[in-house]
Amino acid sequence: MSVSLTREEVAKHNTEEDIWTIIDHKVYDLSDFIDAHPGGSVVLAQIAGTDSTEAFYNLHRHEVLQKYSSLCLGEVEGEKSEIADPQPGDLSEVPYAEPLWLKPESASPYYNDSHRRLQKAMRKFTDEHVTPEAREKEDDGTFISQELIDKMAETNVLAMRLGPGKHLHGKNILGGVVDGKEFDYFHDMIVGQELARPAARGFQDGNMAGMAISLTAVQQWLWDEELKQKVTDEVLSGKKKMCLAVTEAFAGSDVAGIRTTAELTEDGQHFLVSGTKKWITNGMFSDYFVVACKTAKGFSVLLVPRSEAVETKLIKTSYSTAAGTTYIQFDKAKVPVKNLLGREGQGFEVVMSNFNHERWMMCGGVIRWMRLVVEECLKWSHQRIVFGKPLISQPVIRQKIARMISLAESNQAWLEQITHQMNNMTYAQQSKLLSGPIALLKSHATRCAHDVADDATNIFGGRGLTRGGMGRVVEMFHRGYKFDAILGGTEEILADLGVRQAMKQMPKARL
Ligand code: HEM
Repeated sequence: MSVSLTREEVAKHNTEEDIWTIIDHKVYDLSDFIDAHPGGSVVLAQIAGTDSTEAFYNLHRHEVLQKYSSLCLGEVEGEKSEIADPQPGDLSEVPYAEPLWLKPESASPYYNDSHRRLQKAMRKFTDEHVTPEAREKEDDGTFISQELIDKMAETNVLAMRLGPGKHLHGKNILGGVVDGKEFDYFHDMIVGQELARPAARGFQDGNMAGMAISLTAVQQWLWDEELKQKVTDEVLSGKKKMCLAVTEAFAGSDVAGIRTTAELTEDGQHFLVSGTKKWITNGMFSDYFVVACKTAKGFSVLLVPRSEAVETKLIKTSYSTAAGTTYIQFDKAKVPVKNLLGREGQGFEVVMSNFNHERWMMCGGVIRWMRLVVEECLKWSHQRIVFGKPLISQPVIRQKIARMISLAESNQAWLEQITHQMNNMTYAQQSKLLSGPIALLKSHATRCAHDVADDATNIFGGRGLTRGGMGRVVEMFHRGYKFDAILGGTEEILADLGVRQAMKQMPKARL
């Protein structure tokens, strides 16, 4: 931006037909924009020729200026812009907006340089490629584009979603920022937390969450190596999509109550799967379904390919249909016996051990959201003027923000502690020892999210109830955190699971 203009020159453009204004020491010509302005023409005519910085930031997010940068004529002579202008990949400078380990002055026992490199690359990738599509799809409710899936496949962002493992060995991850063999659960956490930042909760699940929670089960439990490799290659290359189909209209968290059946054919070569599934994330566009069902030997899990015997219908929930939440009917879907995950009758173990990574991932997401909301509240309460003063000058607002910060920080600390345990345990040890702590963390994190959403909405007032604009993130969080509280096991079920796991380990201790 080379043009330099004086405040006197700006002041001359002060009629309805000729509107210039100054925002953050930059000059904008709004003359041709006036009819397109969502806030109407009158308000713009009122500020023609003046500095409207305060009025602007009282009503708009900074990103509005980034989007309409073409309206900017130049800078005010001798003045410099003061408002932070974040670029793709940047860390936020707002206190508590980033986890402590990302602050240059803070030390952490958990993270090394490869974590830092991955965070940087993931932030840039997300800002540039995921966020724009996430916002668009969240609003129009359509599903993720093949173009974005391909980009995530090429860079191995898709593969990272499964967590550490052989599927990452030898892979070029985001241009080589981390060696697949070094990839651990902190890398995994970073990927998940960065992908939550676009603040589009429906799209966040629409962005291959189904794959992230089902291909993990295939990795661990599908015995047929050839089939496992084929499915893994198809899905991680983005050619095929998959989802986890456990819950039913008949049974939610009560997994044992499911009614979908799988009957062996007379020749013993196939199962015929019949029944329904409900609230299945990504089901609409999935080619494979990891299905919990009942066989003659009990609760079992099968990998069911899409066929004419599989019917999928979109369910509208309170977040965007971009998540592809689905009602599924299987009508004698024919599945080879080699598609069994684990042994027949071992389904409970398959589902329960697979839940650990899913729940832990959800904790990472919702905790990152809390932090985003803290950032929104800190920014808003500094820029919003009420009773002639910034909102932050009200002690009651500072009390709310103090609590929100504490909840975000304490949850992140617990998450990191559990993640460290995961790094030092086998899959089997995690299943045995961490299902309780992970369940308790998820239950606790979403209870805290409830408090954060509640306080943030009160801070934002009407804007906290309005989609888009200033309250965009807070409104979405208030509407969206419940998905974390329900999906993958409700708060109550998980709290109970956590205590029951502890009961199993109780010694014969007496007071
Ligand atoms: C570069 C200059 C401006 C641009 C590009 C712009 C753009 C927008 C946009 C996109 C919205 C929709 C809400 C949102 O997405 O945030 C909006 C709303 C609005 N704008 Fe502007 N605007 C500008 C300047 C101003 C100024 C200087 C004023 C008044 C002093 C103003 C008053 C309003 C009002 C009252 C609304 C409705 C806010 C609400 O519903 O809460 N705008 N503007």
